[in-house]
Amino acid sequence: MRQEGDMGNTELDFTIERLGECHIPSPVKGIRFVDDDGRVLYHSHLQEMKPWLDEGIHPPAMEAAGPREKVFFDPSRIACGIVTCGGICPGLNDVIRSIVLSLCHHYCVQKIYGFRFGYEGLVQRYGHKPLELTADSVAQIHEIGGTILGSSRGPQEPSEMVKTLEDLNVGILFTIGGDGTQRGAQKIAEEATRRGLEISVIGIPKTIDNDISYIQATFGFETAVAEARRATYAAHTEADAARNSISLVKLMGRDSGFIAAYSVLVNSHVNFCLVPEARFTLDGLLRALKERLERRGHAVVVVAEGAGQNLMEATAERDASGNIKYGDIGIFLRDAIRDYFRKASLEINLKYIDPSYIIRSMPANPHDAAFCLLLGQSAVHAGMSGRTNMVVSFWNREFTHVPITLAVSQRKKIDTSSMLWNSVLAVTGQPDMM
Ligand SMILES: Nc1ncnc2c1ncn2[C@@H]1O[C@H](COP(=O)(O)OP(=O)(O)OP(=O)(O)O)[C@@H](O)[C@H]1O
Ligand SMILES: O=P(O)(O)OC[C@H]1O[C@](O)(CO)[C@@H](O)[C@@H]1O
Ligand SMILES: [Mg+2]
Repeated sequence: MRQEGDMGNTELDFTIERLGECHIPSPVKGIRFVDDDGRVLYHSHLQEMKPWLDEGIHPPAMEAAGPREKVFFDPSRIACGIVTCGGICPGLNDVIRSIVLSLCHHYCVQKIYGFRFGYEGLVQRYGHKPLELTADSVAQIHEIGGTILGSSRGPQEPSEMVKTLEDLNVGILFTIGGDGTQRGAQKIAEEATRRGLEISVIGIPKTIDNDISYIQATFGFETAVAEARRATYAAHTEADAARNSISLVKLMGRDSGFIAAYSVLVNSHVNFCLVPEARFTLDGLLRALKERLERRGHAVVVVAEGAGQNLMEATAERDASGNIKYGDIGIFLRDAIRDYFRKASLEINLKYIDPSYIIRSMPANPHDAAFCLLLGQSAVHAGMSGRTNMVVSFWNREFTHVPITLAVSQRKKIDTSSMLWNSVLAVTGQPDMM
């Protein structure tokens, strides 16, 4: 059985780059250290591992995260830096807080810089002075949404960023962000290596869309689904209260419809789930909606922002980071549904709900908060042990290390032949709308 996010690769190289040997005894106390040989299996089913087992070789496995007995950096001699880039996401402040607390309490690092407004904060000519983060200054930040550091999109020169790190004696840079951020992190790591600098770059994958490969779930995703549930609940309540009513909810998900799909599984209120991974025609959707109204009198539609892009005229617009700006499928469908029923002389009650930024700006829920704390600590242990050019991941119920190259190699998407998508179809009862 294939897992969600399993790209079916057979040659997975999870080797993690290291700055050098670790000779310094770790100051972390009262903990069981993780062995450098510790591995977490990539596959979870025996059948998937068979080709390797038959050959008598180890099946693909990720390096286990956690504190090492010997570390690479002398914590008293380095500063550390944290940067957040891209769109905001529940839990960013929790991760910042966890990194700072772990650096302070586990390792007694004295200087921690919080770079302002994404990668701009690493380029001196912008004049964004870094914040000096302490255990006290981050004590309560997990209670608020967004990022206390600020974020941005847009390219910056790796050489300028590395110069700032060098000037500030930063030994470890923590990059909290999505695929773009981690591609940027990779360039920073490569530039540091090119200059012969001992700078470790550790990414903490942030994507509310849950679309990064080799990480089972990203932080903030669970909060997003919990918040999306409020919207689908409202949509259903509204739809149920009037005759011939349709509620349409637009959720985030630029290229991957995980938030939309999971919001369907949370309750059985949704009758149509439209995601980028499953194509549909406008005609097919409208006819199915009409049929549903005739049969049940109301319908709830959830659409991920990247769905149905082929139905609209493509815009050539891109954001500062070069991401294509998609057409607004929510507004497009709202108008198309209204027109269709008007032309058919059928009176409908249409409610449109777009909670996207409300969801994204929420603080993390308790599960995400704990997840962020553990991710942050794993990132710190990885950095102190001199690993670099990697992201921390959660895989097969364990925290792991993944090379950035793999994490950004392809976007994780819903596999429409998977049990997840099959369950969505079963819950909604939606017909094939092609
Ligand atoms: N290929 C790349 N090389 C170097 N830097 C990049 C690259 N792609 C993106 N970046 C930089 O990383 C930062 C964040 O990128 P982007 O705006 O795409 O967000 P992201 O990290 O993908 O998060 P999200 O898309 O989930 O909001 C930006 O400053 C952007 O310029
Ligand atoms: O409006 P912004 O800030 O560009 O961000 C929107 C994008 O960010 C994301 O939430 C990813 O972070 C996408 O789902 C969405 O397309
Ligand atoms: Mg991105």
